[in-house]
Amino acid sequence: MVSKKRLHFQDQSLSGTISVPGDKSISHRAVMFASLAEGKATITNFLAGEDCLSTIAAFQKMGVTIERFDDTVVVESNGIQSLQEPSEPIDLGNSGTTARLLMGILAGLPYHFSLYGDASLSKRPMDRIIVPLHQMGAKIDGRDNGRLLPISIRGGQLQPINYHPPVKSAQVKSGVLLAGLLAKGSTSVTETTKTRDHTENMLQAFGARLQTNDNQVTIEGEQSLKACDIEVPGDISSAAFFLVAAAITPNSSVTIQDVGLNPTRTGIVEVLQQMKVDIQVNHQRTVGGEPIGDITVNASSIQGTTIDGDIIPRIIDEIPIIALLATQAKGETVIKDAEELRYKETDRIESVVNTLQQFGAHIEGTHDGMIIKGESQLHGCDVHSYGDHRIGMMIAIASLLVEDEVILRDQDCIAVSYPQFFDDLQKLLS
Ligand SMILES: O=C(O)C1=C[C@@H](OP(=O)(O)O)[C@@H](O)[C@H](O)C1
Ligand SMILES: C=C(OP(=O)(O)O)C(=O)O
Repeated sequence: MVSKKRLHFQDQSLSGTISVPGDKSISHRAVMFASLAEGKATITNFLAGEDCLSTIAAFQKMGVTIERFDDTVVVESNGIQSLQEPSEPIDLGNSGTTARLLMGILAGLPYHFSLYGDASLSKRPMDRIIVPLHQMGAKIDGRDNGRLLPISIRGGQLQPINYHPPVKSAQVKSGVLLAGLLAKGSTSVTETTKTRDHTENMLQAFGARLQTNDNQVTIEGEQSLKACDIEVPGDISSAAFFLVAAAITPNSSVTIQDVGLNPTRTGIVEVLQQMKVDIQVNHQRTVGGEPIGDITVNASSIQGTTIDGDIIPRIIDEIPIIALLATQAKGETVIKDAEELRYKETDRIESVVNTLQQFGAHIEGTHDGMIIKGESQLHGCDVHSYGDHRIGMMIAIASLLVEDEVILRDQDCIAVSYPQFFDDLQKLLS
């Protein structure tokens, strides 16, 4: 049965300081790279969300010893060559990141793998990673002419490529670089717009030789990785929900501590500044090779804006909550160049627009984004997350602005990236 939550906040404001769970992108990569490395790696502040648990389960099926104690994960491996052929299909759950990065690794291993995911992941395009892997010589096939899960891989020796991805995707870049790590020779990926660079940073921490030059990354093949410990920073994509909540809820002031501030991820801070939100970033420092800091947002008078171009990959997961922010801004907000939203857990142009319209917002979808006219008084409604964690959390934050009750159906999916979301929201309510 689909879960259901009644949300009724009645003029409550938000105040206080919290830490959000570990970064999802970094948690996935830490488990993957530690599984490919020789030795024992301890990962702290790991995100125990369902997506990252799918990554752990995949490597356990290949014989890697992985133990988890709350948000600490210990991975022990004898390196890439010690991975074994799994005796069962690998379940990727809801996780696009697990799917695209793992395919890059499996394509270079001399075994057979079959991969499947949930209903949402089974609709998401996998050709974006299969096309370059085919060019490297991988044998991969799947449903719908090899475009969709379930997919089967007959891995083997790969040849290097120089790849120019047609989509702006860190998952594609990372999948090709990981295949490149197993190939003979050097592989490069050249992007038109730089996407999140956690793969490049963390592979170097695991001892890999890799060169980066503007938007091009080159990796040497047939390298071995050495285990290292990873401390995962707080996830700025999770923090974004509370940053926006504080900006739109009268009399609020919220600080999120120890948030990852990698420049390929901080587009949300720039958008909040552009929309005249009262925001400060303090106590900036570096932990485990990634910049972190504390972000404070106070309730603000918000201005509409235009969001387009190179910033889009740096805010791609934050666009649902930015759309809600725009409903409370003076004037119009236009979001463009974001067609990639159509290929997420849901078509996030459609799901954001439909949901916010049910709250009474003035929002319309376009082929590559949305147009939002503020400032709207939102009202109660009975809405569905569509099984998309970011839509579920956007609905919960929108409910803070509603006098009457909101019914959120299928809120369980929030555990994909933020299992303790409602506990943290409760801590901030006064
Ligand atoms: O590499 C990653 O960890 C991710 C990249 C992004 O996806 P795309 O590469 O499809 O843009 C993002 O939406 C996803 O949540 C995580
Ligand atoms: C798109 C997302 O994740 P993934 O692609 O890993 O499913 C997300 O977390 O918003």
